[in-house]
Amino acid sequence: MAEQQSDVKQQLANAVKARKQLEDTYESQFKILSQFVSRLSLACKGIDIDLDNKLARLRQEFAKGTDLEKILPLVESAVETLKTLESRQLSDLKKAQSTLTDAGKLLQKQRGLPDQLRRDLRDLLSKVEEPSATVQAFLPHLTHLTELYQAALATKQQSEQAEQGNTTEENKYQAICKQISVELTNLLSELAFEGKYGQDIEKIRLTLLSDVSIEALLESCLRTIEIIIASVTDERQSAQHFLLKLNEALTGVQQAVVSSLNTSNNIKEKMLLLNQQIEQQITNLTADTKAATSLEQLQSLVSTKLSAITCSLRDKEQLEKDERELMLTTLRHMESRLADLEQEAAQFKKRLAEQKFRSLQDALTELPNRAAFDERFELEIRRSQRYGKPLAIALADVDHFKQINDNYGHSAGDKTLKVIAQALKQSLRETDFIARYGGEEFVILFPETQLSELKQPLNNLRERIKKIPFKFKDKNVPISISFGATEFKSSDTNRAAFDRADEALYEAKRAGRDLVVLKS
Ligand SMILES: Nc1nc2c(ncn2[C@@H]2O[C@H](COP(=O)(O)OP(=O)(O)OP(=O)(O)O)[C@@H](O)[C@H]2O)c(=O)[nH]1
Repeated sequence: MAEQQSDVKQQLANAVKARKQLEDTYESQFKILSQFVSRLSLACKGIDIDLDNKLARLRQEFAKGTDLEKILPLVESAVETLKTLESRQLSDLKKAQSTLTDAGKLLQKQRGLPDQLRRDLRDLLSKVEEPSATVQAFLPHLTHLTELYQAALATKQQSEQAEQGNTTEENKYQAICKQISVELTNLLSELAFEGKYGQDIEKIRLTLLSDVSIEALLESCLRTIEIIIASVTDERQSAQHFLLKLNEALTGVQQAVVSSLNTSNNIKEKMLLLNQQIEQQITNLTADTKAATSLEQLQSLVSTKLSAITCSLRDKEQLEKDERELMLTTLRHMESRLADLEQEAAQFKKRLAEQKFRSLQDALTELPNRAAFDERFELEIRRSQRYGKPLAIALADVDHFKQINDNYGHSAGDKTLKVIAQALKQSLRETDFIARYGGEEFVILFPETQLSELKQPLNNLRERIKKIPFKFKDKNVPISISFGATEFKSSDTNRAAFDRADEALYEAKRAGRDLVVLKS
């Protein structure tokens, strides 16, 4: 019995031990499960708030070591939530796939993508179309697509910047064209040709007044060069013509002198012969009279000899007359040739003088032009420096002149310039100097004048222009003019003084136009 008892005891101890081992194993497995669930729940955290809460509760219960039976409902509830999440994820997956595909295809449609970018995009799209288990699987694709978008955007920006660069280039280009067109217009105003070239020049000038294309500008430049060359050739021909005439006249005179000399020598020889003949006749007469024996013989001898001598004397007289006439004809001929030549030379001189004058005169307004102004400005500066007298300079610019051209045509604009030029000129003193500087801009030099003395006269000029009753297309058009003026300083260069007057003019324009601004 005792043996039996000890056996049972042993079995019990074994059973307890086995149970203990079982419990330990269960406990450790529960611990592992609890840790796993806790880690898994933490890993899932953030996907869904409801799931997060449920998993948090599960973690707590596991941590507390709550019985599995109590935990099971919590697990089931979490499983439900997971199921909902799974179906949501599935739809998200499809959505992500289609969104990525759409975004990729949209990018494919963009023009101007680099070839490599296009190839990468194609690869990416084929990967996106492959079935995927999770939304996360699309993350690398999404990153890749974002990179491709960035690259495409950078390419686009670069091309836009290049385009902007092109526009600034274009603007610069247009500004240069405008400048060339203004310079060419100024040059044309100095080329005051009449006749055949006059019309051509006017045509070019009118072309330049509108917004010219580069082709038209080039054509105008070429045509101007052609006209200059043709007129230089004409001038050379006219100078050659004059020299040829001179040569011709001189040859004529020389020939006349030679022929008159020859004739005169001829006459002299004839005269010598005649003289000898007369002398001989007188000698013969003397000898014959001595030899005469009767009065009748003497009478008939003398009468025959005298008539021969008279005849010779008449011949001599005729010869002398001929000689005088010949001389006179030659002289007259020479005189007329020289008179022709003189006339030709006078015309040639006049043309040269005119050309010199024209090259300093603006054809439209007949005022001195820019070249004349430059010459005069130099001179007045030297004078003012030599005598220590002040010199003032003013720039005048017609306000909104472009509108006159645009609204009433260029010939109305031209007429306006002519009238304003005349009005300005008439209002100035003899000693003042006005020139058309170009376009609708005039420059005036006021010798022996201080800047402070200019305000009133310039305002008078301004008022006078404003009062001119311009009328275009039956409409009264008020026209005003702005002035900018300064005084030449000893430290100034010509350019500096001019630029200061220009700045003053700019200020007058900015301040509303129809104004006089003085800048010391
Ligand atoms: N009819 C005519 N127009 C000219 C002549 N020379 C220049 N122009 C024109 O004068 C105009 C000058 O215009 P802008 O420089 O814009 O100046 P604006 O319209 O007078 O304006 P503000 O000076 O700012 O008041 C341009 O349209 C030129 O084409 C010319 O000899 N005859």
